[in-house]
Amino acid sequence: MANNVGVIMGSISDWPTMKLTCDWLDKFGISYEKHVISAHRMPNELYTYGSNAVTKGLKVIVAGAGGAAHLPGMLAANTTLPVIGVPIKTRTLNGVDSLLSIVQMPFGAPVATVSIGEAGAKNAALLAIQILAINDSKLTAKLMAFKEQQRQEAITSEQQFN
Ligand SMILES: Nc1c(C(=O)O)ncn1[C@@H]1O[C@H](COP(=O)(O)O)[C@@H](O)[C@H]1O
Repeated sequence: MANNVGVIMGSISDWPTMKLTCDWLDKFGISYEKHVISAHRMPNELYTYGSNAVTKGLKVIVAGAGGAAHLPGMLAANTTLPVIGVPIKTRTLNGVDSLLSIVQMPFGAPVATVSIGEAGAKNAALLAIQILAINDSKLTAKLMAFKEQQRQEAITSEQQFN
């Protein structure tokens, strides 16, 4: 069986953030593969991965990169799959560099960009799951249960607050 999601990062140093994407895919029982493939350092491998992504059966790609983060955009350039970009938080510019590199795609190669860092990495997983759930009623039910749990936790915190 093919994996549903490809989780790609520009460097192994991105793993502490991208692990959160994988953790949330695990919580929803989504199959995924994870790879370090840098557009800058491994351009041939990146082209091959993007070009083969559809035929190998992937449905969504989540790509995290920091700084001059061209990886999500270059994947989007080489596949018709939806690509979700995760801007990794950087020490020099707090990830604003990553965010702007990923979000400002020219027309024709969109990247669905989430917020910088850990919350973005987790939301990337949820967004990938929501895309997969379009044709999967069991997954939709799991997402609804997740939202209800979130609602209950928020209500409880409000009650404890007052
Ligand atoms: N932005 C990119 C790309 C790319 O876009 O192809 N390849 C690596 N990187 C980023 O460089 C940062 C530092 O990487 P190192 O820690 O390996 O020096 C990482 O956040 C990575 O995503």
